[in-house]
Amino acid sequence: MSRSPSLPDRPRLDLDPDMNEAERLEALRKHFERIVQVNDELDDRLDEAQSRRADLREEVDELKRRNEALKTASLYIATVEELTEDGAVIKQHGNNQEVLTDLSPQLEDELEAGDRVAINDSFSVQTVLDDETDARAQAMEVDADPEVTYDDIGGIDEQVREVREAVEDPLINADAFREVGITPPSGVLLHGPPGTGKTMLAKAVANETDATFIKMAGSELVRKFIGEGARLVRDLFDLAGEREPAVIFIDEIDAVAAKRTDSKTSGDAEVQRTMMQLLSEMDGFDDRGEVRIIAATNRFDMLDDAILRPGRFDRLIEVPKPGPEGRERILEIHTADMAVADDVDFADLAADLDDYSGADIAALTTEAGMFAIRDERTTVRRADFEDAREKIETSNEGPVFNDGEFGRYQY
Ligand SMILES: Nc1ncnc2c1ncn2[C@@H]1O[C@H](COP(=O)(O)OP(=O)(O)OP(=O)(O)O)[C@@H](O)[C@H]1O
Repeated sequence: MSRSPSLPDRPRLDLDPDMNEAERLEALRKHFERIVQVNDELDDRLDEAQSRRADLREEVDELKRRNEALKTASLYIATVEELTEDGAVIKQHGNNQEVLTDLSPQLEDELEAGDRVAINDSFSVQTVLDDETDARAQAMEVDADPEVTYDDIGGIDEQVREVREAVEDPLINADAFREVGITPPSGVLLHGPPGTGKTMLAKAVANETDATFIKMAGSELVRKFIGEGARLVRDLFDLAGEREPAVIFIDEIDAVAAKRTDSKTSGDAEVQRTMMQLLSEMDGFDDRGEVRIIAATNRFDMLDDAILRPGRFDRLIEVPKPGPEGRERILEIHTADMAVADDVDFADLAADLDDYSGADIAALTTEAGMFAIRDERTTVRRADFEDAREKIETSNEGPVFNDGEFGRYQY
């Protein structure tokens, strides 16, 4: 960047005591002219600096945008095969494509053959990944002791009963099932709109059976771990085996088990491989001991039939939005620790919450509490719930999820 020329000097006024009036006046006039001139010059410089500053600010914004785009763009995973004079030979996971890529001097020092790296669309190495166990930890949420209980779940008693029968009984009474000679359902698929308590149900079963809860999100598998999906599915089942009794919860299973499409893009092939791995793990499941699998989806209509065959997810449980009584129960659950004024009638309130899911009701109670706090009260009144309702219903998120970003659900 070129340095700006130095600023003009401050004009000096030289008045000689021997000067007569006219000369003094002339000197003052000249001095005044010079000051105006310097002032104009400074004005110009200021304009110049301001315009330069605006340019720089634009440049910074642009760089920030590019940085964000880089950070959020999907990266592919590859292994460094060999380091040569001309760069690194890397092999992309998933399609085993080998490429030679240039390295920055810093990466050159850092990389070793065998390292796992994240590469972008142009095969340029972006980061060196930690070793595999970390990828495993990132992809899965493992909770040895989840806290949710059946009592925390409202409005879906029938679904709780079905899940207990299909998942809890076989875990607790594994011997009885063996003796009678029946095979419990392999996998349970919970389907229904978002925020109805599917994840809670899976956590509650794990809690109630003292099982480790291991969650993997289907969408993350295909979005964040491109090239790793199949291996992570294998890891998921291995980990569950090590930690049994365990409940595996695969959220958003539609992301890896959607109906086959005709397109042959590598992304689809990768998703297919992940699903095949899942199917094969489920097929070999009989020997796995005390591990049960629960999957969840909001997009039941999109699922590939292969996943629903006997021996796979063969117990389907629909988890709908709660009816008025269910909503009343969920309101009670979520206000259990709140000081609620006598003018709040939950049955009345619930009757007005048509189409609210459990998650919407949880949000409503929090919002009502916030209104009380804003008003410097510790007791939540009916008016707070009404204000909360109005706020939620006028915000974009609204309680109506059925027209979400993927179009209409079938529920
Ligand atoms: N039936 C319910 N009873 C009580 N609280 C509920 C219920 N359903 C949802 N909630 C509240 O909403 C939150 C989110 O619910 P959860 O994650 O179980 O929904 P989900 O059906 O798994 O949603 P998604 O399909 O979006 O993953 C819960 O932590 C809880 O606070």
